Amino acid sequence: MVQSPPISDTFYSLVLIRRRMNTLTKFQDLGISLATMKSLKRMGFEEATPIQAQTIPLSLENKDLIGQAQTGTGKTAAFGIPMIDKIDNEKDVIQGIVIAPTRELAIQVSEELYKIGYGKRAKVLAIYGGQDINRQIRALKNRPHIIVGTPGRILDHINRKTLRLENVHTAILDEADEMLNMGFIEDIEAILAQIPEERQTLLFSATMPPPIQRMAERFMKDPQIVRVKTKEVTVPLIEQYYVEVQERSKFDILTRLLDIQSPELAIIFGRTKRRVDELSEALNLRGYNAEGIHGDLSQAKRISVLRKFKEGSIDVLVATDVAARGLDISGVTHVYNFDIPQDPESYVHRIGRTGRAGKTGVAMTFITPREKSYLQVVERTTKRKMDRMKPPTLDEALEGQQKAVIERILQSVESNNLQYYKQAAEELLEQQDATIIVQAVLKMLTKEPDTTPVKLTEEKPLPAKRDRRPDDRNRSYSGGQKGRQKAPVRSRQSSTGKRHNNDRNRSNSNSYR
Ligand SMILES: Nc1ncnc2c1ncn2[C@@H]1O[C@H](COP(=O)(O)OP(=O)(O)OP(=O)(O)O)[C@@H](O)[C@H]1O
Ligand SMILES: [Mg+2]
Repeated sequence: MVQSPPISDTFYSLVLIRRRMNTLTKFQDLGISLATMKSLKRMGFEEATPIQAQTIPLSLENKDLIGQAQTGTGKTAAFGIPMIDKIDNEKDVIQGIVIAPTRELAIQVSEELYKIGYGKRAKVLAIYGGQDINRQIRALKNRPHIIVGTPGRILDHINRKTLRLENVHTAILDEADEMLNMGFIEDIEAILAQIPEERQTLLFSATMPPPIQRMAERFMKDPQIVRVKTKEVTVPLIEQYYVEVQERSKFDILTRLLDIQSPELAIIFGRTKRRVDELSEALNLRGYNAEGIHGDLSQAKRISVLRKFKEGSIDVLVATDVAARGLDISGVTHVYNFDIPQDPESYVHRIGRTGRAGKTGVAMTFITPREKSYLQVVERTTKRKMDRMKPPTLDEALEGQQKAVIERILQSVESNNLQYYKQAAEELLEQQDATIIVQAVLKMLTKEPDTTPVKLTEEKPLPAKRDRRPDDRNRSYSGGQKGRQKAPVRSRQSSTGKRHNNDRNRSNSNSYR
């Protein structure tokens, strides 16, 4: 290879931008059928994202593929479009299967595939644990073309002989590394053994730690590796900060940050299920509208929590890594890593819940003094430094809340439909000085920092990280330490508190100004 002369970073980014602009790819240039084009148009997809542009033509040629691209860049459609396009809808047999690590992801992927398959009238069915199996058996009798499922439930159906995969030509492993982490490798092997060998196998993720390569060797034929070359593993539109905190002050700092940053929708990651339960309960106690999601909740509960979050009737979702993998919820503005994740891949996936499909986002990571080595590991992986943010003070939190209230008042002034309140306002102004009245209104509307005591069991810091170098110099990031810590099993659902009225539930209402 010819050694190219060193070029400056700015020049390099310019080249990248130009290249990206030149490669804006229209879907019709990728060899997709008119029927599928119709669906894409209906979905509002105009141009293919880079991972779609690069993998769809290969996939249409039936090549086995490993696709890696940043979070939120459209990997689902990258595998979904060609799979759907190859469906023969005259044949009422299962022709494509997607295996995903969690129920929520299976549902989400099946919904996206359903939309892509609209033009072709492809029938898509999600099958996952926790849902009544008889209902699924009846749905399977309806002869879907594509199945999206979690490994355990797919195997269950295979063993019951309610699912036959002998006509499948495309098998997709979404979030394969997570399925490895969760110990699904044997299940996946057993499922793939039921699918004809001439099949096409595709594997997609935002991160590709080394064990994935081994998995690929085992299940795939001469796979083409498509990595969307970007300077960074994480999406540049996500601002990344870290805050140094003591374990015991984490919760107060979190609530201050929430008050200052007023996220529209936020996801807070905790390390264990117990942590998620305690955090969501504590947040509700302090007047935030939060709910938790993790693997011990019933499937119906998990789906209802996610639905509420998507609709905005709760604005803080507290989650474990697994529960949030791959989830595509538009409008998540902030991600808080209450506990730093154990491996750098998790960090990438966690913060990737924001900054999706070209939007911006903010990621905040709490680091306790003994976990500082993890910060470096993450930064080395993402090839990006996080900015340090000082823990905000109570006064700053109050100021943040006041600003938010002033913003709301100004919006209300602009909305210009205040006629009904005019007389009362004039009467009030006769009785009192205008400044005092505004002060009172501000005080009533401002959610003053709440110090209601809460109970949070302290997490032990992660074991000091050995300074591991990437074992493969060509890799764009280092392999993470695998094997997730098993969380203590406890299933307690958090209460569904609405955001409390500002003046109630406050223990220190007189301690300011
Ligand atoms: N070509 C496109 N044009 C516009 N929007 C798109 C396009 N492709 C995908 N999207 C939208 O972008 C969002 C993110 O897509 P998707 O969930 O597939 O990301 P992902 O790469 O799988 O992310 P993750 O690594 O987190 O799983 C979705 O809402 C999807 O509908
Ligand atoms: Mg995905």
